[in-house]
Amino acid sequence: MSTALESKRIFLANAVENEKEDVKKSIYNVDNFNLWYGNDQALYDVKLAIPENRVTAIIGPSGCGKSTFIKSLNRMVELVPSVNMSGSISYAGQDIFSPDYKVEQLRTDVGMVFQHPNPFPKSIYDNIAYGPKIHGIRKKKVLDEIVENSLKGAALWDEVKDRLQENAFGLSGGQQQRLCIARCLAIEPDVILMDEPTSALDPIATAKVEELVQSLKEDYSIVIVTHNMQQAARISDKTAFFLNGEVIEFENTDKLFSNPEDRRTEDYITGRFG
Ligand SMILES: Nc1ncnc2c1ncn2[C@@H]1O[C@H](COP(=O)(O)OP(=O)(O)OP(=O)(O)O)[C@@H](O)[C@H]1O
Repeated sequence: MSTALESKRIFLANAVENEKEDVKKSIYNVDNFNLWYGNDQALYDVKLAIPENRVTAIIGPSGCGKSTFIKSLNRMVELVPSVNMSGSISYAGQDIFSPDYKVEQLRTDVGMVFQHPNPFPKSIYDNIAYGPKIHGIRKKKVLDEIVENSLKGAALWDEVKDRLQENAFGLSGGQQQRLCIARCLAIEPDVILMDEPTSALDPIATAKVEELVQSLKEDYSIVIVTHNMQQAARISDKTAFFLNGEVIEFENTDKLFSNPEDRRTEDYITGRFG
């Protein structure tokens, strides 16, 4: 076989292998997903494969559908009565909108952290133990372990271990956000959705959450909506750029920020609009 033919064969074989890897490692597959609030369409033909154990960032200007998209991944968007959807979102190989799909399971597998920290008006300990208790865990020793491991997982244990019975509202904003992440970890999710989790935090608290996100991806798949492009570039592996409800580009983060394919992505990341 000629050298050129041989290289082409190897190239094609690698491409097939890479494609298989991509399919195998996607935790979510979103296909031709459309969403309307009443008559207003907010998402258009969204197609994305969200990789497992990676950080996927969703960026784009205000109103482009980032929050709508992330809330579709755990079906929270259905809480808005006027919502209609078409297309499919499969999670771990199952269509989450199929009539026999159990949304309760999705809520256990997929945790969510919001823009503003929202601890319960309870002690630090009870904030974490709440979810496991709802899932029927009663033994104090087991709950103690979950609380400790979750707080360690969220890099908060050392700061709060001597004040677990104090009210969570006494924590700083950044600590409260890490508490919310710990609360998420306590129900042992596979995926953590984060909707602008650092936008209400100062730079030091933001840096801690970013560091935490990086360490969590070893065990969790993370999808993070962010307005902050530097943040997306720092912490994510893949980035999706949304504009007017469409995915304009979905790429490895390095590539999207250094060599975007689409002119609109380039205009956005270089600050020409947004
Ligand atoms: N509950 C709702 N009812 C009606 N329309 C809504 C609702 N929530 C969002 N929308 C509309 O859907 C579109 C997308 O909004 P969405 O909040 O998803 O955008 P976003 O990119 O997250 O914006 P931002 O960055 O400002 O948070 C907007 O036009 C918005 O007005």
